[in-house]
Amino acid sequence: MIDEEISNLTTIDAFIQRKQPFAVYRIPGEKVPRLLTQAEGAVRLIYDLKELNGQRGFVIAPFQVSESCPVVLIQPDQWGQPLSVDDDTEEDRKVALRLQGQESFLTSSTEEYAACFHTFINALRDRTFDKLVLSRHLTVDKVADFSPLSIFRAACKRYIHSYIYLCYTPQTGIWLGSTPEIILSGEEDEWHTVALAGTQPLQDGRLPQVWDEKNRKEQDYVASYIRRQLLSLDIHATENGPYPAYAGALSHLKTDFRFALKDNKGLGDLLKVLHPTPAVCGLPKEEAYQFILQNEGYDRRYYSGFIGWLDPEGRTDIYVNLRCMHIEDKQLTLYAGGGLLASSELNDEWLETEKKLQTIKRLIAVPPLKS
Ligand SMILES: C=C(O[C@@H]1C=C(C(=O)O)C=C[C@H]1O)C(=O)O
Repeated sequence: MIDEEISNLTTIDAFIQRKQPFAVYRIPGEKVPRLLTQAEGAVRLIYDLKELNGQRGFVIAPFQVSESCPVVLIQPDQWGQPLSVDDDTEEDRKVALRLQGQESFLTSSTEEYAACFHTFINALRDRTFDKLVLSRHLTVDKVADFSPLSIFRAACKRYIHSYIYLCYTPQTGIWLGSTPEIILSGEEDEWHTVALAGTQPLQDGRLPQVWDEKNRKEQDYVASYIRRQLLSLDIHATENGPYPAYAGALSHLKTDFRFALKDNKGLGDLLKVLHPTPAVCGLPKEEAYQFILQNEGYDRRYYSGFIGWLDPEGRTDIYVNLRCMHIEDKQLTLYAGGGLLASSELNDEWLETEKKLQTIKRLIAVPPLKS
């Protein structure tokens, strides 16, 4: 078993060294991750989400499509052996030991965040917007023998309710994430999307049952938006929620939307009307989108885009790319954001992004052993 898993580790590293696109992902509720790779030809680059209509592959879409951040579609020609995530391998233990005590987070600028917060909150208080999502990024030193697959395996074990992925293409670089938010999943005539927003920590490991007005309003904006966008495509969904749902050590309010589609060849059109939802952008949508691009002060790249397997003739499982990191040669970049309303407070919102960043931080920085 150990030999097999170490050879999987070697395979993943070899894909990256050979610049061979791959994705490994674990759907919530499933035990075994799936591995896919494209050995032949280049990945497909897409500049308009509509071009996803009729396509099949592993899609990695940015928050904003541009020349430097296209939508990338891996069209696999090989499917890997299932990767077990049950047991700690010798390799995992070695990696954990090497990471002990590594807590050198480089940038975590409260000042930059505070300046953006004030710009955003002014635009909310003068009612230009009902909701705006403000996010930030954090750069962390990478240890020389950091193993993305070990982090992936640790995420699978820890976050059973989330979608876990690790992927690489030459255009996107390496990304890894653990996200609770479906943007589109389903097959045949059963499709599903969610309105997920509002955040609280779990209480003694349990879902909080009391949610304040700000959290409920924040989530309701997302639910109303999704309802509207689906109706614009003449999609009449049945709804369930809002109810508290698990997301690692956090909980969010969630409403499920389930629906049938007249034609599954139009999944690109559907993704185009949904993305970006007010869970990651704001309202009114177009104005909020432009405001974020102009005022957030950094490029989100693939954070708060979407990611996953798209197949109009089989099963589709696509998630919003949250609680994620971009893995580069020397550094890791982590991302997190939160929805602001006119009533938001700077300190609460900062702490919320800290808690969301912990989802990935706790996988990469093992606390030092007590001596
Ligand atoms: C924007 C993020 O998360 C989103 C924002 C939430 C909120 O504002 O409460 C909750 C869940 C997600 O829809 C993130 O994790 O970075």
